[in-house]
Amino acid sequence: MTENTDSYEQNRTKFIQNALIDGKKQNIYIDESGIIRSVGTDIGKEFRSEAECIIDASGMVAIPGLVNTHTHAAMSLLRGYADDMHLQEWLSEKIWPLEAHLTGEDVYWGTKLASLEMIRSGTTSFNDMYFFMKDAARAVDESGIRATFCHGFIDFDSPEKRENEIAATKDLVSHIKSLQNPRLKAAVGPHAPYTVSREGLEWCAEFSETEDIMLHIHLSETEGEVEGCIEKHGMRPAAFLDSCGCLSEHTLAAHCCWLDDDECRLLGSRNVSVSHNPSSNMKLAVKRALPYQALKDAGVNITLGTDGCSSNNNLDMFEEMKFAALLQKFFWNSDTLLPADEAFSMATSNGAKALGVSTGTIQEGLPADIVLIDTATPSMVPMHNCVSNIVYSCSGGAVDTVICDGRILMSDKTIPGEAEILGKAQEIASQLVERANNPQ
Ligand SMILES: C[C@H]1O[C@@H](n2cnc3c(N)ncnc32)[C@H](O)[C@@H]1O
Ligand SMILES: [Zn+2]
Repeated sequence: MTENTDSYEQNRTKFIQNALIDGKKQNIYIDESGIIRSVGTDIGKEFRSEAECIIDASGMVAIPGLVNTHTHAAMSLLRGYADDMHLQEWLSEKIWPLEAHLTGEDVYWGTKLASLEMIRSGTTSFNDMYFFMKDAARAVDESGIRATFCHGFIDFDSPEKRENEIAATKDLVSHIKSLQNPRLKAAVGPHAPYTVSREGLEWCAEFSETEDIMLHIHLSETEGEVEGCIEKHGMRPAAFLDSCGCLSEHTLAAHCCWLDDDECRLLGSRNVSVSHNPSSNMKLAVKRALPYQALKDAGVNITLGTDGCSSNNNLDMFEEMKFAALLQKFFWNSDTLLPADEAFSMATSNGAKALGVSTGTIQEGLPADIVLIDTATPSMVPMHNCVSNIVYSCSGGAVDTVICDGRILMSDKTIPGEAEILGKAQEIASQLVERANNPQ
């Protein structure tokens, strides 16, 4: 319950009282610049009387905002458009032909819808790869959450396409940097080793290095991709990427289902972060799960992502934590693999580290990205183990309040402007499919 109705604004000091953190009732004081100034059981009167807004979190658990490290946000418009297909046919026969008709306005509204869904389910940061990304950035800025944007770089060995992709990437990166908004970051996004030429990959690696930005790529999602890479380049995909300079501490590799042990060690030695996308991998039946134990043994930072809405089909990171823990146990036939606390770290601190954002924990001096989960809901009762309930039993629907960068984005499960976004996204999605079916 929030006492002050004007609390959606930033620049108002906030006092969150009686939130459950690590099993104890604690208070959090957020200053006017959105930074957590104090957190603990004993902070009280002086901060409470100073605060312009009091948030009563009695009966709520406070967790850091969740971090989705791999998605294509505007694909929310394609939710349910093409299901139950083989991956390559799904991409080349349904998704890419529809995407050829996308406009900046589509991406804007698709990203508004995705941001809304992420806020509702407790995500405050995401890593996005798509097209018309200036429009995506505008949508995210308005939504109040954080994101890293890259243009999906696809040149298919064509020098002309490569020049276009280089120009689009440079344009996006300079645009995002010029906004100087700490919530919005730029990245370079070579789509995958099978859609980008060696020259394109080398350019992306160098650009990520000189601009000091993340390199976001799909890696070894399918077995066919690995075979194709060996045939074309005489190397497995990770070795090929390494030979192009694409593996470094800037790199975030999504999927990584078909890595062998040597590739896991290579990623570890290059300080690469990976994004596990269990829902998408199961839905598209990629036939192998991310080699979690081998990556962990190699010291790789393992994070969690939903992938796009047309292979998931939602953006709920609570579901994703559960699927990660279940898929690993099932596929590798190990009931102790990926316990709940590790799934929770993947979705919070590990994700924040990969995206280079200083959130992911509720800690003094860090930006306030805080999610309050209502415990007065059946799936949170009883509370033998809070992290277990968060990972295995509740879902994004239990989220009551979301704060990002010190600003309240959802309170009492209410997000201002939600109805307009839902209506407009439905309209825009229908028009997109109509255009694709009846090209001029
Ligand atoms: C950025 C590009 O990535 C595509 N895309 C979306 N999901 C996947 C996936 N699971 N594997 C490969 N590419 C994907 C988008 O459809 C877009 O074309
Ligand atoms: Zn993807």
